[in-house]
Amino acid sequence: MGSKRSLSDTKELADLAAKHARIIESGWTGTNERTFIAVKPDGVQRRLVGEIIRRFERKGFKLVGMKLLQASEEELRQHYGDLREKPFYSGLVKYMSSGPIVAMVWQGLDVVKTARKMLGETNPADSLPGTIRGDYCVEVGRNVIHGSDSVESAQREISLWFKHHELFCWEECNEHWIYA
Ligand SMILES: Nc1ncnc2c1ncn2[C@@H]1O[C@@H]2COP(=O)(O)O[C@H]2[C@H]1O
Repeated sequence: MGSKRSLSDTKELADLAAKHARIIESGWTGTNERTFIAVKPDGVQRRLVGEIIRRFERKGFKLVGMKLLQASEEELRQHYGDLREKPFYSGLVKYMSSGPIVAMVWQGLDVVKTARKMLGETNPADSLPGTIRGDYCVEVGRNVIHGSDSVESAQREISLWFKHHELFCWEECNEHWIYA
């Protein structure tokens, strides 16, 4: 009874599958570009999760994945592999594994570059007011949020922190008010 599908349901499912296949083939470019954002342990402790999500939602980006997790040192060594020679590396791994983080994937046109602007500079002292780091933190070693620095890093980081089935393709009802 409940399992019966009408012809239009079947067509809708086929259209959706074709759309997702096109998006995946396109390599997440254009309005489907994706970036990895993490609210760091200090951001979670300081109750900044809601404010950060609010900023990305209000901007017009789409949340396609999110989870609260406590990262292991091993996962963080993979994530920050290119910084392993830096003097702050072991402190960074300890800080990042010291409490829960909120890992997210946001989608939208030029989201990698725009998210970096919304975050501000790595060092909060160089971040303008109005940016997340400019408004909510003071020291580089406690800079509350991470965002991928390039499309390639975003792809690597998303696949490190998220499994396929944890990411969603969903249709926004107000998309035509965000994109012309
Ligand atoms: N000079 C520094 N001292 C301590 N931590 C740093 C320094 N420079 C960069 N970091 C950290 O290294 C991180 C690398 O990318 P993030 O955007 O996560 O934010 C950065 C900071 O948390």
